[in-house]
Amino acid sequence: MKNVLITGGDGQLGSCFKKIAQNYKTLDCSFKSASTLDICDNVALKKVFAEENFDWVINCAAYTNVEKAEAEQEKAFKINAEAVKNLAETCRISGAKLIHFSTDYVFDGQARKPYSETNKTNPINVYGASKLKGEKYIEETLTAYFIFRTSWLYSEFGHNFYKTILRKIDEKAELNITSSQLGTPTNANDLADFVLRLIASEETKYGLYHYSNAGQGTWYDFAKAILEFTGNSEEIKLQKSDNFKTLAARPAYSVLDKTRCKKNFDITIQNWEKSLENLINAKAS
Ligand SMILES: NC(=O)C1=CN([C@@H]2O[C@H](COP(=O)(O)OP(=O)(O)OC[C@H]3O[C@@H](n4cnc5c(N)ncnc54)[C@H](OP(=O)(O)O)[C@@H]3O)[C@@H](O)[C@H]2O)C=CC1
Ligand SMILES: Cc1cn([C@H]2C[C@H](O)[C@@H](COP(=O)(O)OP(=O)(O)O[C@H]3O[C@@H](C)C(=O)[C@@H](O)[C@H]3O)O2)c(=O)[nH]c1=O
Repeated sequence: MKNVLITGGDGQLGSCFKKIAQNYKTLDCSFKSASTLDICDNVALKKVFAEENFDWVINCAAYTNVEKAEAEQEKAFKINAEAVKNLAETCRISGAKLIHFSTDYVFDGQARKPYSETNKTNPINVYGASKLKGEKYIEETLTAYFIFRTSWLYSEFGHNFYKTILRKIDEKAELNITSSQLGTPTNANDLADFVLRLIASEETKYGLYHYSNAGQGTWYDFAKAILEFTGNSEEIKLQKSDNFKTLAARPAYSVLDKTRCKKNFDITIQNWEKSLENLINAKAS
């Protein structure tokens, strides 16, 4: 049995881990929410590690509001960088291996081919900058870690673009969706399953990796696919909007190159549209 601590357990990705961990009988997962373990509270962190020996820590705790981060820079860096540094340090002292998630928003979006792990980072918003700093702290502190940069996570849990569109469909609202960002929607359930499989197989090819679903699309394409797979294309009006106003700048291009992940872990990655269709069909059945 391996002991696994999962922080941010009530968030979107944490909830996917909670659902999928039931399929992994060799993993004993202990879920902590923001209220049961604040990762900024070093005393609380030390207490949890003193009570139990963890083989792995999966950090799903994060500040993820891209818009609000522009005004709450200090808070974003506290959670996404300084707390991550302390968490990494606590892992180092206790001998636990750390799994952490970062984002496609560490890039500036000027590329025109998928970003690999060795491409230059240059975040253009506060959230991306805070996540990049968190990555750096882990790399400086630990050798036994995995950082997975992922993109455009969605699922049946928490707040995400997919659920926003479902809500707007319910309200029969007109959709005006930007087509000025190209990236890859990623089913958070696929990511959680991939990570638990790695842990269960005692994977040791540590380091920084890119993981998203396969293929690419714009947010407009994502919304269009949601309408199609839920059977709402006729009823709901969808328009491309190239000047959707946001507070935070977002990379115009942020497709991730998954070659390193596929080679090192011998996995096939599902196409984003297929994975979306599966999620919608599973919900309907
Ligand atoms: N969502 C996305 O599209 C993407 C996410 N990522 C990364 O994936 C990871 C998971 O994201 P996701 O699940 O979608 O995000 P969520 O915002 O859904 O979940 C984050 C969780 O962390 C909790 N949290 C916030 N502050 C603290 C704290 N100080 N201590 C403990 N818990 C805290 C939040 O609680 P509360 O809600 O109460 O604040 C929330 O439950 C993050 O690292 C994120 O940066 C990467 C790329 C894309
Ligand atoms: C709701 C809505 C959004 N948009 C635009 C705004 C934005 O450019 C894009 C996506 O909007 P959202 O605010 O849902 O997504 P955003 O907060 O940009 O999502 C990001 O979250 C962080 C946590 C990540 O790490 C990223 O990978 C990415 O998933 O769609 C529209 O054009 N129309 C709409 O009705």
